[in-house]
Amino acid sequence: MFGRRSAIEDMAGQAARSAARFLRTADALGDAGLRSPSGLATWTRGHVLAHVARSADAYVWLLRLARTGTEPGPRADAAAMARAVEEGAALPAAELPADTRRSLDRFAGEVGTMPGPAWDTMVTALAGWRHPAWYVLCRCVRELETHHVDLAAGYRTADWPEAYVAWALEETLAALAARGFPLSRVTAADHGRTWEVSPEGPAVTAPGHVLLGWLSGRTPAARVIGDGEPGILPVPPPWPQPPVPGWGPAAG
Ligand SMILES: O=C(O)/C=C/C(=O)CC(=O)C(=O)O
Repeated sequence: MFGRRSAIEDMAGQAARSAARFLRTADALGDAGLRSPSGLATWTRGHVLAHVARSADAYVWLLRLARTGTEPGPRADAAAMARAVEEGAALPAAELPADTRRSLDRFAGEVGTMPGPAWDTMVTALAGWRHPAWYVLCRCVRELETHHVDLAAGYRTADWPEAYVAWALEETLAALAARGFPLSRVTAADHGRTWEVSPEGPAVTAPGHVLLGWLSGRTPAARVIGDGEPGILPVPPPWPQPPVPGWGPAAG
């Protein structure tokens, strides 16, 4: 997908802009805002910020590994990440957005120092699937855009950049087609796109951001128009799925 330098630079630019938007919202939350519920069950907005910060740390770890060929210290596993998110969420309001900014700045710094060939080095996501280092940029944009909506602080799926919706929807529908998710046809008229997903199931239509919001568990199915019985749509699987065809699972 992103073999060439200009495409990598474009995605790095998208990540930088997503980070700036996210931090602008985070900075405005204040203590009460950070302790308030997010759009994710059981998480406050503070948890969302801490999760984004620790995810950025994980991306830095992956890029350093790709750049140097050596693991830059111990890797946080899922349990350590969960503990770190709880600790981060408890930080005072004066510290938590600053902590998130430091992690995203470290990520931007790491992106800026990656030599061209290192972007093609294969790394492994904590979830166990492999991808070239450049795909960390896509994961970072997705993480920021999705969790920005999860802050439930005014940023909506309609605010997602068109370029993000275009590639994330494409990738999501390819993964759903590969697992036989029962949607016959998906139309995002605002993107001028239709996808044939499966031999069976309803055809659905909605703006691209509504479709992506529904498939990623952020938008109610009621906002998607199906051609079958009203209100009956299949339930999307956990999101995101690894990219298809992707680069396969980690060896061993
Ligand atoms: O792959 C890792 O080491 C960790 C990634 C994250 O924690 C962030 C995500 O949830 C993601 O990028 O999917």
